[in-house]
Formats: sequence, C-alpha cells, structure tokens
Amino acid sequence: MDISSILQGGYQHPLSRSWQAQRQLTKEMLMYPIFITDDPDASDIIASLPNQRRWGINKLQGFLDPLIRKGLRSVILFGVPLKCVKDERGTPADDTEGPVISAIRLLRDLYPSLYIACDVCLCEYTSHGHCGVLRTDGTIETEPSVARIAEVALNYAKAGAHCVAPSDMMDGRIKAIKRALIDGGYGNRCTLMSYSAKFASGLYGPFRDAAGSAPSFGDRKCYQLPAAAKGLACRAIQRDVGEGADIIMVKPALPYLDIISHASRLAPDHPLACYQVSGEFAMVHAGANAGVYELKTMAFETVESMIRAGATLILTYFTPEFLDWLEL
Ligand SMILES: NCc1[nH]cc(CCC(=O)O)c1CC(=O)O
Ligand SMILES: [Zn+2]
Ligand SMILES: [Zn+2]
Repeated sequence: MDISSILQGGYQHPLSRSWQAQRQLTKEMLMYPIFITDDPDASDIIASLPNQRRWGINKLQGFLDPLIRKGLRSVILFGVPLKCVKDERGTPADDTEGPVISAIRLLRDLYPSLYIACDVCLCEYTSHGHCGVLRTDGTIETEPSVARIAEVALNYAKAGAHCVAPSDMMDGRIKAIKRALIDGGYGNRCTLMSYSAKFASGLYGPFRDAAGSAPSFGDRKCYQLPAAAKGLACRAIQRDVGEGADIIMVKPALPYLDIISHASRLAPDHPLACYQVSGEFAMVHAGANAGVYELKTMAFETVESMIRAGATLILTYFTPEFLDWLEL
C-alpha cells in the first residue's frame, strides 16, 4: 500500500481517536433547560419529553443537588405558569412572585457557582400564546412587543440572572434589551444570548406540551425563520451581532448544522450556542426505544456533530446523562 493511503494508523487507539477531534465535549459546554411551574410542589412528568419534568420551586433543590455534584455548570430557565391569569401583554412573565423570578433568587442563593440563564418570551404568558403583542387583526405589533420583552429581560437581570436569552424573534429586540440592560445598570453584568437563527420548526412539539405555549390561533411563521432560509439566517446573525448580542444561537441544531457552521464563520469571535430542542431529543429517544441504535452512542454523535460544525455551547435535555457519561 502507498504511504499516502494510510489513515488508520492515526486512530487505532482510543486515545489517538480522541486526538482527531478539534474540540471535545466538556461539562462546561452544557446548558440544561429546566421548566419551572407555579405549583411549588410540582414534579410533573411530561409525556412527550422523556425524563424531563415541570418542577415546582420546593422541588428544585432535591432535583439539582445531585446534578451540581456531578458538575452541572449552567441552566436555562423556562417559566410554565399553569395557575396565573394570562393577558394580551404577558403580564405574569416578570411577576416578582412568579416561578422564574422566584427560581432565579433561590438558585443564586443555593448554588453560588451555577450560571443562570433565563429564556425571555411572552408566549408562555399571553392569552393568545404568541411571542409578542398583537394588533386587533392578530398580527404582531413590533414596537410594543420589543418594549415589553426588554422590560421582562431587565427584570430577570435585576432578580439575578447571569444571562437573558430572548427566543421571541421580534425585530430589534436585541438592541432594545441591550439598551434596557445598560440604562438599568446591568450592561456589564448580564450576558445577552440571542436566539438569532431560530427556525419555524416541527421539532418544538414536546416543548409546547411542556410549557403550554402553543399559539391559540395561527402559527409562528411570520416571526420564526422558514426552514430553507439560509440568507435570512445569515442576516439575522449579523444583525444581532451588530445590535449587541454576546452569544449567538442556532435552533434547532441537528437539521441546521450548515447554519451553525456558517454562523461560526460569520461571528467567529462570539461564543456560538445551539439548542438541541425537545423534538430532536425525543427523536433520539424514540429511535433508541425502537432498537435503531443505542441511546448513548447517538446522543454523543448528535452533539459531536454540533461541536464539529462550530458550536461552543450546547443547550440539551441530555445534560444529566452527559454529566454521567463524561465521568467514565
Ligand atoms: N419562545 C418559545 C420557545 N422557547 C424555546 C422553544 C423550543 C424549545 C424546545 O423545543 O426544546 C420555544 C418553542 C416555540 O417557539 O414554540
Ligand atoms: Zn415564544
Ligand atoms: Zn451567508
């Protein structure tokens, strides 16, 4: 055989195989999405989202203590109000006694080294279930939406969030949130992570079950990106960099690896997050349950593909499993 034909010499040993990765998955790269509901004693199973629960504030410590011991470094909180009165502008989003703000305070108190990010959106709190404020004809009214979202983000920062992450997709919200953080005295104390390239995906179903945030009419196609829209995704990323985003995110992850790869070239000096969303997670589980592959193998393969594409931070419901698997 010719000298230039030989590659296997470089990866015949487990250690030399590990050297073939530009970057390896580490615990620091994982951010764990957690659902917090307004029944303080809840620990509700979510049928379509394997192993995840809606947690009440009183159950958080019992749930998180073991994960912190295993090396959990960061979480992203999603509020799931089941009892509150929802309205047109999502008033309960930043209720000072609501689940998200209560959880921020509690977690800051319990775990000084835990990095706490908060998803910022209105859909969990609006009567219509859309991510912004609507006109009477049901279309999004950008200006009041952005103003309200910036107000919520600032209130999460004031409560102690290390990071606010708007997932609403309204035009101009990154600039408005950055402005609100600066004017409120949090410009240098709170990270702004933008769901920049968030696509209108079929993979959000289990999340909407978990969060009760499906729109009551219509869909989100006028504010989330069309699946085929590479150019718009590029423009959204560049806009958000220009408006002051500290971290760029692509969501979902696996069907959008090309966008992750493109984002890493468009914003090479920013951390790049990707969100392995609820439907992707459920898909990996469903395949494993059907005997198509082994869960652990496929969980690693999906996340390694995201890292290979350029992601430096991964939001995934597999975080508890990875904390175990990375131990071995
Ligand atoms: N703004 C809502 C929001 N924030 C995060 C997700 C999806 C997360 C997941 O599927 O895991 C969604 C769903 C949506 O746009 O309907
Ligand atoms: Zn939303
Ligand atoms: Zn481009």
